[in-house]
Amino acid sequence: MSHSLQFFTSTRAPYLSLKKLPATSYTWFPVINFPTKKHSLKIIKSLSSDLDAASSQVLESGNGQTGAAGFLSADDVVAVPSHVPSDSGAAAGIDVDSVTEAELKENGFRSTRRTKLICTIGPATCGFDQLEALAVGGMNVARINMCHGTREWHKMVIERVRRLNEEKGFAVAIMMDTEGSEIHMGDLGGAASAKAEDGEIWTFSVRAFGTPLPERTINVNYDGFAEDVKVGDELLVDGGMVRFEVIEKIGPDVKCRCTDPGLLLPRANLTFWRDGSLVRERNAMLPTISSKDWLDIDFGIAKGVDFIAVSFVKSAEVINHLKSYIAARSRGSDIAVIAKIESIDSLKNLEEIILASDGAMVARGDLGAQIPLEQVPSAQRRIVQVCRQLNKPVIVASQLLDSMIEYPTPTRAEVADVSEAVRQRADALMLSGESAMGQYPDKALAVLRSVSVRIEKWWREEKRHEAMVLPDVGTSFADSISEEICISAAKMANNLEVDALFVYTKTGHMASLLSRCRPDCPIFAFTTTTSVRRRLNLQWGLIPFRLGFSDDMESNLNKTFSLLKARGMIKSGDLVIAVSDMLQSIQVMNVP
Ligand SMILES: Nc1ncnc2c1ncn2[C@@H]1O[C@H](COP(=O)(O)OP(=O)(O)O)[C@@H](O)[C@H]1O
Ligand SMILES: C=C(OP(=O)(O)O)C(=O)O
Ligand SMILES: [K+]
Ligand SMILES: [Mg+2]
Repeated sequence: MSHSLQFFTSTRAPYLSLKKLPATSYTWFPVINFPTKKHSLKIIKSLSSDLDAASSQVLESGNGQTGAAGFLSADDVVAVPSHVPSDSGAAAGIDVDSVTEAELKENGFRSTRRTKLICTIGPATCGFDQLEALAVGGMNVARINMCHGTREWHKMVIERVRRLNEEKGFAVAIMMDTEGSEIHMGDLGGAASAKAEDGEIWTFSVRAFGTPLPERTINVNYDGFAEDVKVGDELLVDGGMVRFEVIEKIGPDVKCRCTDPGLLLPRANLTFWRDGSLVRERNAMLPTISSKDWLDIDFGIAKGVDFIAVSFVKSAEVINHLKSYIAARSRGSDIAVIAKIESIDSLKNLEEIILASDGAMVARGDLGAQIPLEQVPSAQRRIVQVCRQLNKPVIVASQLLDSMIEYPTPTRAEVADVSEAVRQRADALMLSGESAMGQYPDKALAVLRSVSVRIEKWWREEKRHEAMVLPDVGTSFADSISEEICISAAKMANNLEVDALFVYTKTGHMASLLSRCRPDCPIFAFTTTTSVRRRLNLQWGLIPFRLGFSDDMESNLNKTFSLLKARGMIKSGDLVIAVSDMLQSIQVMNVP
């Protein structure tokens, strides 16, 4: 087996980064200390033996002094596949993924990305290698949308993500997104799309047809459709991508004339409008969680997904109901419930919904079909702000880089939109079609990554953060103490310009309180279980580690310092502030 690898130096050697990320992830291993050498371009080409074998030869030579292996010379740097322990002793004690580790080593603490990235998985990204490429590219959460694909397919994706985490040390969380009781078209009888031309008459019907469908006929999934619509109503496909006017009703069939031509896609969402407002007739009475959704939720609980995102939430009640359902069924495991804000009712009841949930999503796709488009940006701003105040993670979703479904580069307007979400300091950004079925999923993810890092750096340097009043969210005195500790620790971290905040947290709560303060430095969150570690991966600025620790903070700190030092992730003299949810104190110290 022969590998062709290329390396190039970055501004902060000693660690080199791979120019083109290959399918496997790597950690970096210097043969000797590099920084004394000139930072020149260095290329190792065509290693003629297996890479695993090459790395083990280097490792066997202890500190890798000169000439460890015949084809490596003193100042070469080799990439070690991340499943090969790069420092066997220390690797046992602490779990962090190789990409984060390499990023910390290469760029230093300050430059790590704070905004988390979610990718919707679909046909373009469901292969193991494709999932791995996304994880290497910075995916923190993989989303599966239950509107699409079969149960078998979802099961396969979940298993692949779990295997990726186990084999490669990632902590990619899984978010299951329910279908909800939305009205949508059928699957077009298997066609990838259908073109509706101006003036054409199409039939929308709740009847069951065989395949192929009769010409210009669309199935609708909601039985009450023909009763709810009236002649003269406007029918919007996907929030206005294609428009029709209802001209005649014949039993279960609704005849419509196309007024805005366009491409109809399988299972596209349908809304109808009368006199300029969204019509909410019997469809408004549909349950938020349909019977199909309950089956999907049972499946999600059985598979141990990390988040369930609930579509078209109208009130806090449904969230409370789902949370108690999950608590009764998945003892021990703790699935977080995310409320998707995508309807008029969810905006009306925003505070109570968010308070009941473990997080929220600004689902701009459907939201833009329910309220006038020009109101979407202010709704986004308000949702992000309320979530931050109530200490709930918030995701900005839909059409962030829509043009990248087809093109390898985003529009300037899309970059500006992503920048604004980062500037608002949302916890996470989400890709939908860009990663599910687009042509350039890795490039789209890379754009989110680079824009996030750039905007975060800019706002930190300019110190232009909007000061936000963070109300007391604790329900007990102990909670209030934790909050005060986090607010003070974050403020101290900014004023003292510390390198990192450390938080030791069993449930993750203390880490979320620190994240809420959006401090200038990254937050190393140490937690004892892999499930909490995955869940923390949705929250702004948290670098989650799994680490066994005790109630003795001094020994925890010593253990952490030695493990992280052995991995080259921190060094003597670094200034850190540590807090924990076991001991109500703030410690400021230099790494010994
Ligand atoms: N599991 C899947 N199988 C097939 N196609 C999918 C899947 N998930 C997503 N897609 C495709 O990606 C598009 C964008 O995904 P998403 O925004 O989650 O769904 P929707 O467009 O239904 O809101 C979908 O319209 C669909 O074409
Ligand atoms: C994220 C959204 O939901 P879905 O993709 O499931 O329609 C949205 O509507 O923006
Ligand atoms: K959905
Ligand atoms: Mg939606």
